[in-house]
Amino acid sequence: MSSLGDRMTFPDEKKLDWAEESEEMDNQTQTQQPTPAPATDAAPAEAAPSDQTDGASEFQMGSSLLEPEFDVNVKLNDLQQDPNNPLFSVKEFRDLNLPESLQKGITSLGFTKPSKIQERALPLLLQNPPQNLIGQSQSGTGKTAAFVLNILSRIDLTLQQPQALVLAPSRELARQILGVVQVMGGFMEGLSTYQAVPDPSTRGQTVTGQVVVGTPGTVMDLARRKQLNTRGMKVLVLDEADNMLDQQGLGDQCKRVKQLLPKDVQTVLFSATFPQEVLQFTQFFAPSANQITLERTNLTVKGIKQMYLDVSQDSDKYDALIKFYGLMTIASSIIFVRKRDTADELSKRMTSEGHHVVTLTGGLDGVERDSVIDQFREGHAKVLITTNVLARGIDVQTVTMVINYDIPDKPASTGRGYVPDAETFLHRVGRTGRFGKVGVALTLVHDKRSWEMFRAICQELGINPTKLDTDDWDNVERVVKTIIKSGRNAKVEGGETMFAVQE
Ligand SMILES: Nc1ncnc2c1ncn2[C@@H]1O[C@H](COP(=O)(O)OP(=O)(O)OP(=O)(O)O)[C@@H](O)[C@H]1O
Repeated sequence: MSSLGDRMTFPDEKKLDWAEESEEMDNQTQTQQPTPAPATDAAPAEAAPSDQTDGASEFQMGSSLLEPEFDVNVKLNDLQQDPNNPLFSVKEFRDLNLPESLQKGITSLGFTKPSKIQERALPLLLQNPPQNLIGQSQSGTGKTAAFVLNILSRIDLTLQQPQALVLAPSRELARQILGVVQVMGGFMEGLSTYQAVPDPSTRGQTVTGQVVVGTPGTVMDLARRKQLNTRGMKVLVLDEADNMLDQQGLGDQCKRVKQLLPKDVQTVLFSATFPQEVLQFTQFFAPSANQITLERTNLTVKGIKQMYLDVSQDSDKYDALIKFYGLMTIASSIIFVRKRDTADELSKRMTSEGHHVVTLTGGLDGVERDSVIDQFREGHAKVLITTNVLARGIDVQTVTMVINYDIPDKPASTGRGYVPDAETFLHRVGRTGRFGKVGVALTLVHDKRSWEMFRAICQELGINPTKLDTDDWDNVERVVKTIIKSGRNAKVEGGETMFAVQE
C-alpha cells in the first residue's frame, strides 16, 4: 500500500461531477407505533438549512479552532431556531413534564432548550406504559441526555436495587454516560449508580446502584456471577446500538444480557447511524419500537468542515501531518489510525519532536485508559492518537479537529478483503462539531486505494471535501482559515474541491 508505484493521480476523477454538492436537509422522521416507518420512508425534506456559521456572535460556541486568529462565533440560539437544524426545537424543557429535580439537573448542565432529538424522543420515551424506541440523530446532538432523562424519571428512589441498565461499546463511553447520569441526577436525593467496566478493585462486589452503566462483557459477567440482580430492571438502553448489535461479540453479549431482563423492560436503542440491515435486526431486539430515523443524506453534521491532504505515498503522511500541525494552533485534536502499531509509532515520533500527545488503544489496561482519556479531557494533552476504539460517542468539547490518518475500513460482507466504512468515518469526524460548534475533519489519502475508499465514503455521505495542496503550505493555511471562516467547503478561492460543484 505504501509503495511509490501505488501512487496515482486522478486529475479527471477529481473533477467528476458525481457528487454534486447539496445542502443536506434535516429529514428526521418520526413514527409512532404501531406503524413504525423504515429509515427510507422518510417524510418529505424540509427547506434547505441556513449556514450555521452565519449566525450572529452573541456568544462564542467555543470553536476557536485556530486561536487566536480565528474565533468562529455561532449563536446557539440561532441554530435552535432554524427548523432544519438538528438542534431546532419548538419546546422548552419544562414542556416535557419532567420532575423538578431533573429540571434542576438540566439547568446545572447549562442546557436552555432541547434539541430536535430530545424534543421528539422524550415524549415517546416518557409515555406509560413504557414503549420501546429506536432513535437516530446526528453526532453531537444530545442523544445521551434524551435517554438519561427517561431513565432518571423512572427510578424509584425508595428501592435500592438496579432499575436501569445502559450498555455502551467502550469503557470510556460508559464512564462518560455515567458522568451525565450523575450530574443530571444530582438533585435526586439518594440516587445511586454503578460503573460496570473491567475493574479489579470491585471484584466480587454486589451491584446495588439503581442506574448501571457498563460494557456488555462486564455486565454479562456480573449477571452470571449473580452480583447483578436483573429482576428489577425497567429500562435497557443500548448506546451506539448499531455497533453493539452488529459486532459479533458485542451483539451476542447484548442479546444474552437482554434475555436476563424482565420481558417488559423498556428497550431503547440510540445511534447516529442505523444501516438498513442493522435496523431490520434491531426490530427483533426492540419489538414494536417507536422510531425516529434520519435519511442517509442527512447524517452529516454541517458544522464539520471536510478537507483532505493528498500525499505521494504512505511514508509521506507523517511529514504532512507534522507540517499541518506546525501551521496552526489547534485547541484539541484526535488522530485516528487503523492499527495500534501505527498509534504507537506516531506517538513516539511526535513526542520526540516535542508534541505533547497521548495514545489510547485497546492495548492499554483499564487504569491506563482512564488516565489517558482524563488527561485529554482536562486539556493536559492536546493531541489524542487512537484507533476506532474511541470512534464513537466520546464528547470532548474542546476537540476542534479530527484527523483520519488512515481511512476507516471494515471486512467486506463477502468475507474477502476490506471495504470503506462510512459509518465509522461519520462517527470519527463527529468527535468534533458537537452541539452546534464548528470543527474540521482532515483525511489523508496517499494512493489509489485510499483515494478510492475516501471517494466512496464521500459519495455515500454526500460530502464534498476541499483538497489541501501539499506543494504550497502557505496556501493550505490560507485555505483552511478561509473555510473555517466562511463555514463552507466549496467556493474557496485557491482551494480545490474534490468534486465539481453545480450551482
Ligand atoms: N439541550 C442541550 N443544550 C445544550 N447542550 C446540550 C444539550 N443536549 C446535549 N448537549 C451537549 O451536547 C453535547 C453532545 O451531546 P451527546 O454526547 O449526548 O451527543 P450524541 O448525540 O450522543 O453524540 P454521538 O452520536 O457522537 O454519541 C454534550 O456536550 C452535551 O452536554
